[in-house]
Amino acid sequence: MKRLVSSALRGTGAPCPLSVASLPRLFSGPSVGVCFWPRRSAVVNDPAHGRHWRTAGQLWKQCRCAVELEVRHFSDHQPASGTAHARNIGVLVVDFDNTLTTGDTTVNLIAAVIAAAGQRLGGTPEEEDRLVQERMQVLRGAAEAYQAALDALIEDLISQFSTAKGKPEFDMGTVRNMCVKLSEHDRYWCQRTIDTGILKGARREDVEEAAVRGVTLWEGCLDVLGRARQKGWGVRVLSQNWSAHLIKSMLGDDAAIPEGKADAARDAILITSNELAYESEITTGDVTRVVECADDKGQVFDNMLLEEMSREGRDPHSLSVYIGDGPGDILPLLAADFGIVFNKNKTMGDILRTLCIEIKPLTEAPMDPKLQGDMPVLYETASWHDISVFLYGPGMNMPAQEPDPPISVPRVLIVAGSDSGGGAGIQADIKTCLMNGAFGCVAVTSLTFQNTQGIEGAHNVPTDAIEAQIDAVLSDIGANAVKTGMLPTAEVVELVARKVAEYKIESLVVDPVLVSTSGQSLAENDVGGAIREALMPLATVVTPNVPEAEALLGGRTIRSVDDMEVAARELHEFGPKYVLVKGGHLVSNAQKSSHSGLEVVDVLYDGNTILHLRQPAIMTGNTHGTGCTLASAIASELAKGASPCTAVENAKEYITDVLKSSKGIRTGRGAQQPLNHGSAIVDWGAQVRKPSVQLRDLRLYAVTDSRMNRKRNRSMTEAASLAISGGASIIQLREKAMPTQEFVTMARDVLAAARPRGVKVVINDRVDVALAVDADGVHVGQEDMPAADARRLLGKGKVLGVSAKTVEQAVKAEEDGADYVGAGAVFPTSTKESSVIGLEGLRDICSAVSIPVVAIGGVAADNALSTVLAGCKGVAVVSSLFDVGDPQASGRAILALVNLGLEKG
Ligand SMILES: Cc1ncc(COP(=O)(O)OP(=O)(O)O)c(N)n1
Ligand SMILES: Cc1ncsc1CCOP(=O)(O)O
Repeated sequence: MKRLVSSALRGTGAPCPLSVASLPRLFSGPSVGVCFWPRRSAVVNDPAHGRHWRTAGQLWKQCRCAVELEVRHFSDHQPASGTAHARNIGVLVVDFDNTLTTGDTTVNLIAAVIAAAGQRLGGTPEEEDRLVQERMQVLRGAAEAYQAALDALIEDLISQFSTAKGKPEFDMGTVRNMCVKLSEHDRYWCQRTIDTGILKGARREDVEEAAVRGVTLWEGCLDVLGRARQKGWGVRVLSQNWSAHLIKSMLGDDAAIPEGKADAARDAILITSNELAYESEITTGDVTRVVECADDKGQVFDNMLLEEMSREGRDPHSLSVYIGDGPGDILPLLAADFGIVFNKNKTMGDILRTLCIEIKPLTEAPMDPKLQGDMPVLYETASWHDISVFLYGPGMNMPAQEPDPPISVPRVLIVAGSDSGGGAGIQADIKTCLMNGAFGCVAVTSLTFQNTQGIEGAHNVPTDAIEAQIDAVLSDIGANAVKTGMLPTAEVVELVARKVAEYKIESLVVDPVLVSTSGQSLAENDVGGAIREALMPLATVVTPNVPEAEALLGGRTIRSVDDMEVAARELHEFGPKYVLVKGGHLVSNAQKSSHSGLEVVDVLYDGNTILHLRQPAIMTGNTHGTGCTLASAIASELAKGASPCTAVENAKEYITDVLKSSKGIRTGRGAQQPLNHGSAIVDWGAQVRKPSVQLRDLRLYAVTDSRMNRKRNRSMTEAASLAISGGASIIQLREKAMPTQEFVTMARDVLAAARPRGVKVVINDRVDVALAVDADGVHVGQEDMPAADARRLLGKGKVLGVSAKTVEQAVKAEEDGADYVGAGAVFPTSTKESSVIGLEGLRDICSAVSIPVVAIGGVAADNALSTVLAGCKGVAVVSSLFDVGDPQASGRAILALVNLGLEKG
């Protein structure tokens, strides 16, 4: 990508012709006479009302009146409200990390690159492991050193500037000097990280995937940007992120990375950021630098303003708005007509105060920037809703006046046979689509008469009726992905291929159903050939099991993983993007008698790299429909926008969960017993476990400590919110000495803060408190309420966690109805007196139970990965979250490592 800006002058701190100082308020227009949006209190206390409000009812009426006045005021005088005074925004520029996203993507990005590099550069699984571990160690070291150096620099800058002689006042030179120092720091650390080589060895899609993992966009921000685009404003994202492609993946199709000049397009969100360098589609470890530091941001933003100034047809009264959150945004924040500081943190507050930059609530922003006076003012908010009101006026935000936006649904067209027994075929496909978040449409190819004992017969649907079904669906509803199953004749195969091409279907998953699980043929002899010739060239993923791969390759024998690899390579020659040869049949044929230690290996091949997807075999009789289920789960993921690799991984995770939780389900009398596709929501019996806690819930488990909160001057709700922002998805309130009433009140407060963010809250020891506040569950230790009693009191719908130090305790906990085990202390800890079970003890417990295990005791960023590699599904953390200065950063670092471990495991 071409570098947009030269930062030569900024780097020196020398006065620069395009600096913010020389570009003050480029877009300011004349005053229109209205100063401030009224504060509610100002209107309520207005003596002109001349009334003495005595009752709450009257006060309420007055508040309503104040709000109405405010709304009218907004509507009349908002810069962009469409009234006689309306103005346009020329450019709306937005920072990315922590401004559009709820967290920083850096750790995710690097962790994803490292994990991918492990697979691509590592060789054997051991080498891969070693490479990942080494690089994670480097990352940890670099992250800690970076943060420490930044904290020290900021502390130093603040004390230096605050002790400067004379009365403190705003001075642009001081701002520039500070930015020069911050820029030196950022440049140095950027280079240092690149020099470590940890950014080498990933593909573009690995990087893009980092975007979707763990980090989310703030609610409402895309809506604000979308509306700005509709108005024809220039919308730009200006970011120091290391991958513009990562940003683009998060913002979706409306975003574009400008290849040439930034003023090229006004109908897209243009992203100006850095990019990882690639060679033959693999990252080289270097970064193409565009916006590396605070000075670069200032320079690029100034250029954006100049480009806007020289744009033909622009409204000369249009305004510029910049939204950012950190010290790196100070120059553009000051250069814009309106600088909005989003979600201001303490450091940013300290810096702005030191620089004597006034900061006011966004609700107090005047409609005309000239009314801000001579001294710089920035506006702060922590809500994209407020920004929307600021830009578009409150009328635009009133839900009652907004039509419901259409909700786009990922759609999958399933072309397959019906299984009257409900376990496989179209019936399995539709259930799978639903459970994986997609909407399934169907074209039925055959009505099979089957049950758990086998197939009694089939009535094939005439080809023209299949065609009519496909046309009916694709001409109206459309499909993001098509999944094929039983295609009984070559004629039907060719029809489907024609339709896929005609409707330009983007993702096609071909499950080459030739024989049923019970061994009966489901297709005429020439169907294999037709699939090979007509359908495979169009396929995104083709998913043969071993007998199907043998049949597709003309009757060859596949006996080993090596044979599967050869088969995958040969099948790839027929044209699909990915071949997934499923190895389940090898395990069951070779080792039917053995019940432990077996591994199923599937082979995934994309034409370049062979991947082995390994997992322990699940010994179960309930396997009918697994092939259909896996393929339609892959199609659902592709329909949602996942890459093929991720789609396969997620689909395997789903089928694994389903296989585990379907053990023992019986419908008919035969051997072909079905799956419970909806095991996450439906529990069909004692022997079919429905985990009330999803695995995702346990990855970062925050256990609170009010002593630490007192030390850090945080309320329990504040501490819990910080932990949630750091990625905690479950919080345990652990209070050993708090009076019951206080505990109940505190628990209600935390629940009110956590529930809207999808975070579960469980109570340590106190079943009574949990019941009183309707918490999500309870955690009990070996000396607390016995687990079986706790389960009886709580009922089935609540989470029950039980502590265990030994395999026996863990197994008993599972029998007694625990949803998870908390095993520890795994490492020494000063938070609680506890014997240490070590990673060995943890590993033994993890292999002894089928419920998830979380590691507790001394867990921090430097050992979290090892606990997950020992088999646990998450880490429970006290001091690393609550006894640190920045719980968010600490939480995110730990979570990234847990995610990495879970991916590798
Ligand atoms: C997730 C988790 N695991 C273990 C414990 C320890 O609980 P317990 O044995 O009851 O000890 P105390 O917490 O009561 O000291 C836990 N709290 N959370
Ligand atoms: C509650 C508990 N149970 C076993 S160790 C422990 C304390 C864990 O605290 P930390 O995460 O600070 O080591």
